[in-house]
Amino acid sequence: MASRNQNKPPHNHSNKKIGAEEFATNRRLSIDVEAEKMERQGVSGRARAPLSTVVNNAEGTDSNTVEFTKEDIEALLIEKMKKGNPYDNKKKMDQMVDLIKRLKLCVRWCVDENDKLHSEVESAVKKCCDTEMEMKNKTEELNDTISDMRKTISSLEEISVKQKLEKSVAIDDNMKLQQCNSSLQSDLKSANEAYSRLEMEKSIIVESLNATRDLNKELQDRLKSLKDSQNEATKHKEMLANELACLREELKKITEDRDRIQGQLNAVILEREKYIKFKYETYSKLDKLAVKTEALEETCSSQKEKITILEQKLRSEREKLEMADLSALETRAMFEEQKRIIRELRDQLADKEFQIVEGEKLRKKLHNTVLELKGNIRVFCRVRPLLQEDRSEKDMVVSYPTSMEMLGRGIEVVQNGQKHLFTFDKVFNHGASQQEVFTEISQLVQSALDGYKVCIFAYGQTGSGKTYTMMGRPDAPDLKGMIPLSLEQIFQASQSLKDQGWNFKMQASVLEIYNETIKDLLLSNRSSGFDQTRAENSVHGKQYTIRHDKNGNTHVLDLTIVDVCSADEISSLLQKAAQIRSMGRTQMNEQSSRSHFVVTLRICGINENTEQQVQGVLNLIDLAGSERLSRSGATGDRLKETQAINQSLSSLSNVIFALAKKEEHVPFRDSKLTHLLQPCLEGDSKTLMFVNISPDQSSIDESLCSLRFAARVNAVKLGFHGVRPRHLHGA
Ligand SMILES: Nc1ncnc2c1ncn2[C@@H]1O[C@H](COP(=O)(O)OP(=O)(O)OP(=O)(O)O)[C@@H](O)[C@H]1O
Repeated sequence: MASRNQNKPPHNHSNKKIGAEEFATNRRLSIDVEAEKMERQGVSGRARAPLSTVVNNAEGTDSNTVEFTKEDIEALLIEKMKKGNPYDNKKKMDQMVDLIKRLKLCVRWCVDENDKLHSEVESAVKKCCDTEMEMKNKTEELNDTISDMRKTISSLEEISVKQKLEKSVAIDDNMKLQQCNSSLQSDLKSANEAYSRLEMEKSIIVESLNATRDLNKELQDRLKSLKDSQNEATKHKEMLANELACLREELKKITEDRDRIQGQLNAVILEREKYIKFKYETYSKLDKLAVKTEALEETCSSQKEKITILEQKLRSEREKLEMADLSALETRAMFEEQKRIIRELRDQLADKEFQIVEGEKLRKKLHNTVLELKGNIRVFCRVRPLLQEDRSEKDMVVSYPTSMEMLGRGIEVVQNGQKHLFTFDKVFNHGASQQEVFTEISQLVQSALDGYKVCIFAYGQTGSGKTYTMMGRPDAPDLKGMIPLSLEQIFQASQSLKDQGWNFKMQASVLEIYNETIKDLLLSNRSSGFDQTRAENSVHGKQYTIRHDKNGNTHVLDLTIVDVCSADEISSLLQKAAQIRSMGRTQMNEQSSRSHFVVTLRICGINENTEQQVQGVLNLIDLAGSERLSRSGATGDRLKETQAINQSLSSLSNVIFALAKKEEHVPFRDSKLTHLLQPCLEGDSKTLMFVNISPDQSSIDESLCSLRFAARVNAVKLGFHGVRPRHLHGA
């Protein structure tokens, strides 16, 4: 509507400028019309004088008072000269002058009237323009107001719609707003009507404008008040919502409190019931207690006396405590003194430890000297006791001289009534225990830890006790032989040397030489098991090559070498190896060993403190039994075995005697055994040979053979030329 009104072309009346002449004509006409009206009504507005009179009077009076009508002017213009004497010029002249005067007057009046009309017209035009401008301004103002109102209404409509959707509480207000909106629209309509009426009539427009303004103002006020009331309502609603939330919270708390109180009340009721029950019980107890109380009161009085005594004691104890505090101070002083002494002792201990290290070095040196003095090949003879099957033999053919020089070193064998006396580094009679034997070799074993090559082997006839001496009885742990005992000692000693900064790495290998063939007895540690080991060794007939490097270390190529960290580890390895070892049955010994059994332990030691390094080797060998072919009764494979064994043993003796004679060529390579033991038999080593003897009559020939061989070996001094142990650094 607003836009339609705004676009509406301005009313013709408002913008139409009336011309001055048209206005004057209209004005005069309107005057004439009014005059005619008045004449018809018989009302004379102004006294009209005859024109002649008017003219006459006009000469001496104010011409402004003279008024002319249309008829007057027309009459004046058509007035003719009065007929009279044509020669009376004077009269004519007077008539003429009079006419001219009247004409002049008329003209003057007309001019004045014209001016008046002009000024009136101008002022009317000006007034009209002003009114028109004012109207225009007011109309624009009204248009703006209407458009504002319309905008306000549309925004109100939007707000109303929003509020309608969002706030159910404001629905009533929205309804009112909508009603208001519709009333506003009707008002607007009426305003529009008024506006159109204003266009029709200016006076009505002004009134309508005022009325519309008032209405507008009123509407704005109402709108404002509506907005305010709406805001207030919103605030009030929010306030109410907050209050509601608070009230809900309070209600929740109150409900919780009520529940809690209810719970407490229930608990109290239960408690009360219990209490009542308890009360009755207590009453009965109370009666009992009353009796007890009397007794206790009596006790109490006696206790009070005791307390008095105890208090006296406490006082005396306190005095003692004070004394003790004093003595504690003294003790502290003593403690400080003791600490100082401990520090001094620690320093001394460090000195002593240093001395121990030095002493250990000296011990090794002296120990080596002692062993060297004893000879680098030493021979111990061990006689086994008579066995069950030997009991038929009448007497033992072995005896031991008891003279001072021979005690523990001599052995006497009687053959055909003839006595044969032998002396060795040590002779163990048939009653000697494993431990006694080991005590004698333990120093030699220790040399391996000191960095020497040590070789201990048992030589003797089949069934003379070699395996017993070297391995012991597998079924009796307290009868361990030299091999397990030596290995245990090595591990124990290496552990105790840790305090001095030594760390040892041990590697073990176990092999057997059977029919001049090396067999790896730890192959099961690499392959899947025992059977496979035997199978691999025998079926494939694997050939192991023996090599000696320039440092005198022996390497059997491709032989299994196992890192060992404890005696338990190596004993389990030994058990496995012993099971795999080739066993043969001969007439001489049911469990005869038909192979040389070689256990090698490589020892590598490093001292963190002194940076010393040692590399020792311990070879422990259970040789196959020597036997005469005629006595063994072996045939076929067994005969071949016996020949091979005897061959290797005789090679061993040949090597030892060649070394003794310092021959240029030493036949180490004649057998696998001598080839393997080459570094241990040459200068840089310590060798111990057990010669095992059977004490029975039937073995006398073999025993004598063994003893003779051992005696010759004992006479040999291998490489005793001050050979030093293999200390890689230091020492
Ligand atoms: N010092 C000893 N004390 C008790 N019994 C012993 C002693 N020495 C050997 N024996 C017993 O004598 C028997 C034969 O010993 P052993 O098997 O050690 O002989 P061997 O020399 O190793 O024989 P082979 O060369 O045929 O293997 C075994 O029953 C063993 O227990």
